[in-house]
Amino acid sequence: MSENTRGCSNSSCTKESCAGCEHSKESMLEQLNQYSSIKNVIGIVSGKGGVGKSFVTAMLAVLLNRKGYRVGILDADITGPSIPRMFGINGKASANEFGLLPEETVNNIKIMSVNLLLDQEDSPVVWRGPILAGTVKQFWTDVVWEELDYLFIDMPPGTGDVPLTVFQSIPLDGIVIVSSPQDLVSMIVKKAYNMAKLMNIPILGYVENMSYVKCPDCGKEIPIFGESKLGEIASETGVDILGRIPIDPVLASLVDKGEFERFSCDYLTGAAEHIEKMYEIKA
Ligand SMILES: Nc1ncnc2c1ncn2[C@@H]1O[C@H](COP(=O)(O)OP(=O)(O)OP(=O)(O)O)[C@@H](O)[C@H]1O
Repeated sequence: MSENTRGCSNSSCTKESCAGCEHSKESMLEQLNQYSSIKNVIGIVSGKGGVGKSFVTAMLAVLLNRKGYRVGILDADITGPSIPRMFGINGKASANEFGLLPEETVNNIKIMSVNLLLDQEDSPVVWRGPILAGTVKQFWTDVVWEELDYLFIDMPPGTGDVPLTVFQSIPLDGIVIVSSPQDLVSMIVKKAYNMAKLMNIPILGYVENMSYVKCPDCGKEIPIFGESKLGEIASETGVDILGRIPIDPVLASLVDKGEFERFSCDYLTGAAEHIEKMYEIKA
């Protein structure tokens, strides 16, 4: 296959596939909007949908915002966007001559999501893969984020075409992999791990969501999805576990009310500190 047909712009590249190729990583990166400057870009990834990726994205964004950093969330989960709802945002994004303007939460976290562009938030996004990926790219190239210390990207679930394009188009400083304790998910965690390795993207750590439920009467922790396998995967892959989150009805209700910023738990305090240290190293 010639370089041109597979879209690699590096003339010295002879590789058959763009996956994991350093040449392609450089050549396929999109330019950030010229009125934006972002110090750290962190992707929140899961091998499959429904494990709480958006939940973890929102929690980390709020924790870093509380530490005084300028934070944004790019909702790249185009077909299942839930970020605006969690923060009670249901207005429409506006635009000016410099690009699309993100909406802001009560505490000034900037948010861009396809739901801010749809006429109705319950309209389905029935788009083909390249359009989905193109929309995510536009959230990077056309949104006026201005100055951010952290941009968290709620990645599309899975390891298919859309997440692959996002990995190749946006210069991620690191990813956090979210999982839940089921066996099936553990196998899928490794898919996410292997994809990040293939793409040479640093893995900051794992977060396990829905780890247990706390009995409201006796406080006992009940592992309703079974015992976690994440410890084994963590030592096998040499990646840290950054935190574990139980199923918490208080958090679920804050999500439903669009008041997620008001949570007061400390399940991911250690994870936020880890990410903050990364920032100190880069600053
Ligand atoms: N630890 C938790 N406690 C209570 N509710 C939770 C928890 N984690 C997730 N939820 C709820 O479960 C639902 C699914 O979570 P979320 O949208 O974050 O999953 P997701 O992995 O982003 O899904 P998808 O990839 O399909 O978009 C949401 O309503 C969320 O509020």
